[in-house]
Parts: sequence; C-alpha cells; structure tokens
Amino acid sequence: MEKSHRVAVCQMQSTNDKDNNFRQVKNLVEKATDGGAKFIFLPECCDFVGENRQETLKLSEPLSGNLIESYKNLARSHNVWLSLGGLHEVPMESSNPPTKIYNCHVVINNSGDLVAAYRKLHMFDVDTPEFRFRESEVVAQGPGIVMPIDTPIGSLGLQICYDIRFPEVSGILRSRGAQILTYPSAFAYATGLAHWETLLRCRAIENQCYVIAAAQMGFHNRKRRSYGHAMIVDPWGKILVDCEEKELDVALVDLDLDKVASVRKNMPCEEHRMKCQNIYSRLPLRIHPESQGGFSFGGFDIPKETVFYESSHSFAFTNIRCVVPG
Ligand SMILES: O=C(O)CNC(=O)[C@H](CS)NC(=O)CCC(=O)C(=O)O
Repeated sequence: MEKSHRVAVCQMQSTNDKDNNFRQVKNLVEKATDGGAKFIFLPECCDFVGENRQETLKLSEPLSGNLIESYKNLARSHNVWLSLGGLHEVPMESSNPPTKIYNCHVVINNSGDLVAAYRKLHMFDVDTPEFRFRESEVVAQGPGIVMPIDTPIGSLGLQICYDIRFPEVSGILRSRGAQILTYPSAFAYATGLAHWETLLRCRAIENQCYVIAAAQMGFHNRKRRSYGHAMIVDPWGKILVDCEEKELDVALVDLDLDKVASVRKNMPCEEHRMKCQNIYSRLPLRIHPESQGGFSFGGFDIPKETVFYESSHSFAFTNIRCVVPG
C-alpha cells in the first residue's frame, strides 16, 4: 500500500545507437522496479538523438513500429507504467521516408497498452549566443493539448521539454484536474544552466502540482550536449530529487496526493483565479495583427480599429476571447 505511488525519474545519455539506448532504458527500468517503482519516467529522445536531419528521419518509427512493441513488452514484463517522453514518431499516413515527424510523448500502462500520445506543440526554433536550433525543420507541430490522464499515481498532464516555457498549457492541464505535470526533456546545456530549475519550480508552485522531469545528460554527439538534472519537485516547490550530472541514474519518490490537496486547500489559488477570470479577460493584452485591415469573423464585419482581448487561459481554444469595438 505505501509503495503504490512510488515513481522513478530517469536520466540517460542517448546517441544515434538505438540498440544501446534501449539497453540503457532496460537497465533503468530494472533498477527502478527493483526499487519498487510503479511508474517510470524516461526522457525525451530515449529512442535516439540523430546527428542530422536525414539520420533523424531515417531512424524514426511509427507508433506501430518495433521499438514501441519493445517498450510495451518491457512495461508488461515488469508490471510497470512507462512515460516515454519525446519519441520520434513517423505520422501514420506519411511518405517513406517521411519529410516531417512528430515529437511524441507516449504513456504505456503495466499491461503493455498504449494509453496516451501527446505530440509536442512548441517548436524549439531559437538562436542563443551558444547555439542555433531549428526543431521545425524536422518536427511537425502536434494537433493539440491532451487532457490529463488517470493513472495509479494520480492525474497526469503530459508535455515535452520546451513546452515548459509556456505556462498557459500547464494552467489548462491543472484546471482540468492534473495533480502531476511531467516534462521529459533533452534541455540544451546553456539554457539548462540558466533556466531549468527555475522553470520546473515555477510550474510546480503556480499549479500546486508535483513536477516530474526526466532528462538527457551529456554529449549525444560532437555538437549536442544536454544539461541533465532530472528532477522531481513537490507542489510546494521543493526539489525532492535531482540527478545532477550523472550519466545514467534513477531517483525514486513516493508521491503523496494528500500533499497536493493540503497545499491547494491552504492556499486556494485556483479558486482565487476563477474569481478573477472576468477581470483577466477584460485586459487588452494586444491588438490582433489581423485586425490591421479589418476582416470578417463569425458573420460580423470587424472594423480595423477593433481591439481584441484575450485571456492567457483560453488561448489554446481560441485566440479571440471577445471583441469590443475600439
Ligand atoms: O532533437 C531531437 O531529436 C528531439 N528534440 C529535442 O531535443 C527538443 C527540441 S530540439 N529539445 C528542446 O526542446 C530543448 C529545449 C531547451 O533546451 C530550452 O527550452 O531551453
């Protein structure tokens, strides 16, 4: 009974060698289940890290492929749930070879059934002093948010890596019942050093959720290095475990959902937010660029002076919350 909410967060170092990456995953799953874990969190790119666009497309598989079958067998034989963050998924009706893939976070239950698949929404297309990255040259944006899923450890909200920088989605998942938010990652070394811990603790504190973030660590090839520091943060923002810069590591935590409930009861942020919804939605955040020339929306002619109001908690459903003639 007391072990029923035991989770494991994992850290590993993937390369373009898929067999070797699978051996790391198997090793981590064995260690975690020996420690009593019921749910194991593996990082983004636990399948592989390609050296270039062609190689990434070539190594990718559909969800009906052999690799997912191996993960399903692993979950079944160890009687454990798996979160496999950020797999490189060939879309179902894709050309061969594919021109774009999804960055897909898959959850498999202890019977080996695929119970959820979330495709990454925010593309990591950035320039920093240290590196340039264009995820969208390989990855297609996912179709939408996946609502939190029921699991034996609680209600779990799925995202991936760079998504953590967009708190609106975490807020939506939390307001739809998530008790745990998870961000499997392959965070760049430079941005990890600057932002990783702060981002994880913010999402935990503002949503009053456990935050679980499996991570890639170290050099994947000559060009690419990840930050590591796989972590679990509690709903009060306290770091419970941190895998630091270990190349292969598992950390175990017994989640306590009473802790989620008591933090929320003592500081009812979600209720307080509800009481302010109508005020948030009256804030003129920006003028919609499409309003420049005026256009037609929902049967109305919208004049070009129109000011659009939007709420940070409704953007995922529509950018346009309400329209008021300016
Ligand atoms: O490239 C692949 O094969 C899989 N995808 C990733 O590793 C993704 C997209 S490049 N990495 C991130 O989102 C890092 C985000 C980050 O580091 C930040 O937000 O600072």
